[in-house]
Amino acid sequence: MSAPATLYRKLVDSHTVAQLDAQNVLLFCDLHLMNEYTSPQAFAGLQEQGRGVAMPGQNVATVSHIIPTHPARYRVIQDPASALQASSLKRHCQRHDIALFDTNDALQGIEHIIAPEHGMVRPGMVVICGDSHTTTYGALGALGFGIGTSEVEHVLATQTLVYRLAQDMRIRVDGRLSAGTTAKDLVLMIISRIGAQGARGFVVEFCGEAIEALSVEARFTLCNMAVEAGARGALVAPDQKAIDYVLARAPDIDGLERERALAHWATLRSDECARFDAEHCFDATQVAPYVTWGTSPDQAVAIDGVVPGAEGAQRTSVERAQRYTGLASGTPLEGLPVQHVFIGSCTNGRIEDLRAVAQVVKGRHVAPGVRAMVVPGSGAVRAQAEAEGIATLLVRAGFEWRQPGCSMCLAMNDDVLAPGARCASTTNRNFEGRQGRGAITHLMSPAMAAAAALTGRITDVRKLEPLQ
Ligand SMILES: CC(C)[C@H](C(=O)O)[C@@H](O)C(=O)O
Ligand code: SF4
Repeated sequence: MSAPATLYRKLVDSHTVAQLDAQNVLLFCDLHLMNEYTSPQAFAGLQEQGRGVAMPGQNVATVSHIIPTHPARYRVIQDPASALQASSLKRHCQRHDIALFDTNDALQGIEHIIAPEHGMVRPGMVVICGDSHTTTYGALGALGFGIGTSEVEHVLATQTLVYRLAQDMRIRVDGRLSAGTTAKDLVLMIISRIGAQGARGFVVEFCGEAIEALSVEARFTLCNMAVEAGARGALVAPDQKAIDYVLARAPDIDGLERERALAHWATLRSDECARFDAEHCFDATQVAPYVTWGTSPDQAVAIDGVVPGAEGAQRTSVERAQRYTGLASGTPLEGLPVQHVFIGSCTNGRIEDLRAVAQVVKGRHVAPGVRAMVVPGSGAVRAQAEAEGIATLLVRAGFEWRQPGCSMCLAMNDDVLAPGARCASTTNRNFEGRQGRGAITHLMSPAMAAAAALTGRITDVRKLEPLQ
């Protein structure tokens, strides 16, 4: 019998083509996703060397980061440099026979939303992309991680990657999240406790009652943000929920193939006595809505908390963050005025997120002076929200209803905030200038962002006055 193994090691071992040395393996990648931002240079490198794409069918591309999100059906990329990125992605995909969700494709969207949505990501896979939030796919028991541009080139040419092994971390979350709290609050709390480098060098497996109780979409949010604690990957062992999610989107898995897949997926869990290099435990019943106050995702507190004091080892970074966000030690987060609200991104731009927003907004209106924008994660999410009446509800309430894309998550298109503007955002990074030079980002859940839009202040969604 082989030694007990973690799920992570099982995934690595089943994809190892060759052991290069004690630390590195040559890893086979089942699925390689690309965007217009990090792949054109890789294609150019390939072309220079006269190399082709080894397995075009295992590569998929989308235009996501620089795309305009104005409501107009037909989208034209005005910025010349961005237009060139999109057109060169298209040319390379055509040339190498790679599927592309192009600018005006009805199903275009953020890579981390569209790949699972179309059943491309399955338990047991290795999925890579020139984008750090590729950790998202761990929600389905697939090992996802971001790679650099030179690696993108290597993957295109060989469908393999030189991979440095990570260590194993387990994060167990007992109990259940209480009403008004979500996977976003949980992950913000975890990051605030273990730090932005707390999982550096590790692949994190999440387990426990709270994780089992999460929907698959909520697990995407959790695994998406694990990278903000420095994790090199995040995993949740695939259960019936994950399997049902995949089977509903992958009609090609049927008959004998289905039997085979189910048998394989049943093995995708850490063995009973598997050894983890580090472990953490949290209690979901203690999770409150969380909000960031600073310029790193770990600078977060519960909604009834205050901006912490600048002391000890963190002093310089706390002081710097306080200067940037204009918040002194002791300032309560609750009640802080915001001028902008952004709902979207690969963290919280899925249909369940928009349903949560609609539930809070129903019967209410965006506060005067607040600009609130909803950018669905994909064309499919947008269509679904329209079919469910969510779009109409939000527009009537005063929200802007946009076309899909990364948008104000990192402001690489023209959705950019003015200096000094304060934004309640459902995204994953609150770095300086992320949403516009001098703009201030407060990360939170979709329900909390909705509440901020309605009151014009950072608000505990659990305390919103009931409607008469
Ligand atoms: C542009 C891309 C390389 C980047 C990433 O790797 O994550 C972006 O998606 C982000 O969220 O900051
Ligand atoms: S939505 Fe934001 S975090 Fe996600 S891929 Fe786009 S820019 Fe990166």
